[in-house]
Amino acid sequence: MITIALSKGRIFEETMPLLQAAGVTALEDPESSRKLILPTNRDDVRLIIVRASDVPTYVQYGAADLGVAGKDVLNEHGGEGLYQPLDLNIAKCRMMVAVRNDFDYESAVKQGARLRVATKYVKTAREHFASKGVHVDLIKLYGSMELAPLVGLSDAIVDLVSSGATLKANNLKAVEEIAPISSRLVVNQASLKLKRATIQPMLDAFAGAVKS
Ligand SMILES: Nc1ncnc2c1ncn2[C@@H]1O[C@H](COP(=O)(O)OP(=O)(O)OP(=O)(O)O)[C@@H](O)[C@H]1O
Ligand SMILES: O=P(O)(O)OC[C@H]1O[C@H](OP(=O)(O)OP(=O)(O)O)[C@H](O)[C@@H]1O
Repeated sequence: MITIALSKGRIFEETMPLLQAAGVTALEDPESSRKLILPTNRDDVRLIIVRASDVPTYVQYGAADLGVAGKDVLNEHGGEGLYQPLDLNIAKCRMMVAVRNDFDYESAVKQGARLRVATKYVKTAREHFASKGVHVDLIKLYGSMELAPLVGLSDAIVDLVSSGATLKANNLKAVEEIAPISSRLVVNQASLKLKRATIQPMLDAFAGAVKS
């Protein structure tokens, strides 16, 4: 049995065409089903539905053989025990620093003042500001980061930006790009060795179906 960990929403939707290329079709839709283990058309393949940030953990411990996770999530996890053979080029966005429209980020950084930064991506933010030599106080949040500068919780946020609509709607502006983000296929290292005969053809089919 091959177990594939996916999160609901954009990752599930954008992974489906790639799975189809590997001959795997989900028999139920996670948006309408309450099941967390979804059967597929293949007796030897099942899907498990987990939080996006939990995908690397399931694969690391071998509870799933394969998974799809954003580079944002993989950087926070650290990637331990994971083989990352393929950038799937899906769920594309950018990790950015953003501030209120009326906040002068350049001068704040130049003055060397400590910057209060709210984010779900604490490790990414810490690494980014350390590499720039900017002192920061990091405030861990689990969502709705855009609110933090509006109510005085932080000076800046580190968050994902795609269309920019969420920043615009909240009178924020992006001031720095930290990294381009897309999702990767992750594979448990032991699974790859023990189940290579089944997994390798799936990896090849995924690779052939990835759009540049
Ligand atoms: N606006 C976006 N446009 C494109 N890709 C995005 C966007 N937001 C997030 N992503 C990517 O999609 C992945 C999954 O995002 P999703 O919104 O489904 O989960 P989440 O709510 O961030 O995670 P969790 O449920 O663990 O808190 C993210 O890890 C990121 O790589
Ligand atoms: O630049 P935009 O296109 O506005 O996208 C950016 C938003 O998308 C992500 O949130 P979330 O996963 O909640 O987005 P969703 O509402 O699309 O699910 C991210 O945390 C931003 O809030």
